[in-house]
Amino acid sequence: MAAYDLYVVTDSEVGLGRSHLEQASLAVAGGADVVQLRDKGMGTAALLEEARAIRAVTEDAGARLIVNDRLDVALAAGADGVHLGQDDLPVEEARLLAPPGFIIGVSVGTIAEARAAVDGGADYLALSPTFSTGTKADAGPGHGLAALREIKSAVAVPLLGIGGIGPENVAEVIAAGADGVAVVSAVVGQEDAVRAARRMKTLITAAKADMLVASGRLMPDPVQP
Ligand SMILES: Cc1ncc(COP(=O)(O)OP(=O)(O)O)c(N)n1
Ligand SMILES: Cc1nc(C(=O)O)sc1CCOP(=O)(O)O
Ligand SMILES: [Mg+2]
Repeated sequence: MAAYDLYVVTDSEVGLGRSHLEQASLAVAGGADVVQLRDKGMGTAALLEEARAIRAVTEDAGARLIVNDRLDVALAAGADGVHLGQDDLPVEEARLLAPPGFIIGVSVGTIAEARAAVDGGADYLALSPTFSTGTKADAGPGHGLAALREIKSAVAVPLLGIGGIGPENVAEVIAAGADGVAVVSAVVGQEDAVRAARRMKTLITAAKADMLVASGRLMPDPVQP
């Protein structure tokens, strides 16, 4: 199954003046598994050009590229997938247009939305938002970790947390059952975005190892004498 551990979303406002391509390059240098190109204001031709440039960078790094909202741009750029919200192109329609293996992610806030998205062909879900965030003005209040646990137990596809997640709370999001976290400010909003991504990745890996130990599927490291 594809790794979604650290999923970095680019943002022209939060990204400290860096282009989407620069943000993507820093994110993968820090170990991001997935980069999402997200821009609400760019024209289609410019977005496609940016997506193609990022495609080269993610491919070199062995990371995946997801384009937000725009299935057409994702397909034209040779991206790995598209991310769709509840008001975007319905996942069933996208699935009909997408080639085999193309990744479709869907934002959900309830178990009903999660089940509908999976039935429609979603490859992964994001609990949107997990905590409140200042990065997306219309995100609304956070659904919290109880909702994350409930949705995780109701579906069989990877579930990500998004919204208000950073080094201070990523471990609890993973411990609640998230397969990964999608972040903006915790990586692209940081002066040293490579270091920030590395730190997030280390925390995610450690939280997943803790869960395996707790479940008895991994032996803890021996204590050194
Ligand atoms: C990984 C991920 N999760 C959620 C979203 C939000 O999607 P949406 O609700 O369609 O809102 P916009 O991002 O389009 O404003 C996302 N982009 N990525
Ligand atoms: C792009 C996006 N979508 C969200 C959703 O809830 O659907 S929250 C969000 C931005 C998340 O930014 P930060 O990591 O800085 O909180
Ligand atoms: Mg959208």
